[in-house]
Amino acid sequence: MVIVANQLSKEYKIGQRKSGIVGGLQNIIHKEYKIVKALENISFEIGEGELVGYIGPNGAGKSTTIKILSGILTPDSGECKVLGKVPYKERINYVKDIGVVFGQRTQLWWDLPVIDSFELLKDIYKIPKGDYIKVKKELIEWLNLESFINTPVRQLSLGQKMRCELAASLLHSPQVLFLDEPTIGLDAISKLAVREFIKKLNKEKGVTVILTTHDMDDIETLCNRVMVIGKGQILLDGSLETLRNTVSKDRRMILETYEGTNGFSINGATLIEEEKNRLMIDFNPDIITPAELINILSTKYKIKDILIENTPIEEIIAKLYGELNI
Ligand SMILES: Nc1ncnc2c1ncn2[C@@H]1O[C@H](COP(=O)(O)OP(=O)(O)OP(=O)(O)O)[C@@H](O)[C@H]1O
Repeated sequence: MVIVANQLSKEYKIGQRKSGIVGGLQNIIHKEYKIVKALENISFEIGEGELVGYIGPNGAGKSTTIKILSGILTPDSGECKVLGKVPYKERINYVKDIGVVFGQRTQLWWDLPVIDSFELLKDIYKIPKGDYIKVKKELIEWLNLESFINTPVRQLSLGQKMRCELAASLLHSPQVLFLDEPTIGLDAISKLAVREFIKKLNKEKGVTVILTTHDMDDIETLCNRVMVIGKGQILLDGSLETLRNTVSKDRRMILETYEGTNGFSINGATLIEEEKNRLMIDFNPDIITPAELINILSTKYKIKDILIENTPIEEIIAKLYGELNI
């Protein structure tokens, strides 16, 4: 196993401030604290070459996990090993093995041209010259950085900056990559470019990736495995299919008709939305097959078009968070 987390726990102690003059004095004399349990005994294992999505609502503990795995934070209890090393105990040695990207922070020098940041990282990571030239060329190509490689980072768009962040985190050819919300705030085209790159990196270089995100399209396009965290605990760990089936086996049919409709009652099928000539229907294939449903509907309506799809992943996740009460 490349990553092993065993019973990791982490609490934060937050100072509570009272307002007003009396409160201000009380703050000095007797400060009160609130304890936030960010992680409670979480355990998981990730094998070589896996691309795992790590999802959960705001404040669930995702970033705290990534910070522990990347050696930035030390857990209060439990242990983890990445590539056989304990991240927070062997930090200097360890950073050479991993790449980290935090979507809302930068590892690039803001005022310098991108290429200068790369050169500095080459020295920091002590990358041999030959390796650096080869890897840099490949990353510039894969991420299409050529046209702005000499531009200062502060002048880049969010999408261009994220592509540079990804390159910067991989110049030393790490075998494990931690991505904390790499598509946050990006436009649709940049998101696609970032996703394509992550996919290629994982497939062609075998890099093991953990990806936290709130964008379910990231998960759907990239991850075979998803871990769901809520209130500091891992609540589900499996394929996207398992996750779908946990919530509901329903599939969705969009039906367009030539003339108006007025509802229906069919066992195993539920009308979700009805507009003039368009019906959105969820159905359980264990109760009624798509062919049976189409058969019944075609006796009721003059059908123009039919589309059958999975329930959108956003809806599945929203339902899942609701059911898990997180
Ligand atoms: N430095 C800190 N000091 C105090 N509390 C913190 C700190 N960092 C995180 N927390 C708290 O710990 C809990 C878990 O936070 P964490 O950032 O790990 O969640 P997350 O799943 O990454 O959330 P998000 O999706 O909003 O980024 C939250 O309640 C958060 O407020």
